[in-house]
Amino acid sequence: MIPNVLTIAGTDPSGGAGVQADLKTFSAHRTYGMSVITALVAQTTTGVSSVHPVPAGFVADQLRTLLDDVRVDAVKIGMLSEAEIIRVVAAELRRYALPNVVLDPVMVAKSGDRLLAAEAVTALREELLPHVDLVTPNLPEAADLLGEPELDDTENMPAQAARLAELGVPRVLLKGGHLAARHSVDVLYTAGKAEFLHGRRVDTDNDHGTGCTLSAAVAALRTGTPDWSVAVREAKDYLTGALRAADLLDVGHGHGPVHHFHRWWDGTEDPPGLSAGDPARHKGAIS
Ligand SMILES: Nc1ncnc2c1ncn2[C@@H]1O[C@H](COP(=O)(O)OP(=O)(O)OP(=O)(O)O)[C@@H](O)[C@H]1O
Ligand SMILES: Cc1ncc(COP(=O)(O)O)c(N)n1
Repeated sequence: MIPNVLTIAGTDPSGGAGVQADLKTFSAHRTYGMSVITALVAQTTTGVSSVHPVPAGFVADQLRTLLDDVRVDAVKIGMLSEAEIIRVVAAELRRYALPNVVLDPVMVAKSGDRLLAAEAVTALREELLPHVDLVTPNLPEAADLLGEPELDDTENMPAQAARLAELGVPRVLLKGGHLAARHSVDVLYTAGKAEFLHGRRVDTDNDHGTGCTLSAAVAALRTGTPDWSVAVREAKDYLTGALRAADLLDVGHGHGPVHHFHRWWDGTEDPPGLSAGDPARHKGAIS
């Protein structure tokens, strides 16, 4: 049976982050993707111009309408925008006892624009975090959740991940993408044990939505394995591949998207009439 995976997140018209990135990622992993939208965001590769949060009652409506009908095998939660939306999502998660819930605690976009009201961080920490299976903060988000200074080295990441777990979440993937290092190092912390995940750093400006893509991939992959660590490692490999192929895309003038379908479009499963080496597949194919 094909797994059904749900994202609860905000939008990105440029398709690199948020709901759009999540749905591409679910499809790239052969799962059936579904979405509940929490905020409409006017943004592109160069930044966010405005945010239009969906009324919390309507987020609840979307969730109940969907969940009364469809079986959900895994959930990825991204941008929640406001405390009231956080409360509604936490309540529905519990009401429907949703399995395999991954929370990317989106707070600030790479462009520096806020995607979560500052006063909503407490609601995220106290009302949602204890009800998810895995949380995937970057270093600034981890610091905000704990109310401590942001780390600037990898050495202290395991201890910080352990402090996050003490907030009531069983697994923490602390992402080190914001460190200026040759390797991109993350830490997965589960049940008192921390493992470092090392990925080669990819030199590209197309890094919009890396966190969205990683958390969506973990949710999708988790439907195929009982082992969270396997799902996380495979998701990171997928993301590194998507970053490595990202420069094939020509989207916008700022931080462009990663290549969610790198394994398909560069592999053997080409659509009829297009060969793997045909540059028309990637740029100017229509003109
Ligand atoms: N240039 C890069 N090369 C390889 N891996 C990267 C690079 N940048 C980020 N990563 C990886 O991408 C994942 C997301 O990390 P990051 O710390 O950027 O999260 P994030 O800030 O939540 O992402 P975003 O907010 O852009 O969605 C992590 O696994 C990180 O190690
Ligand atoms: C709807 C939405 N969710 C998440 C992000 C974070 O991604 P990034 O930090 O790469 O801007 C975003 N920009 N938009």
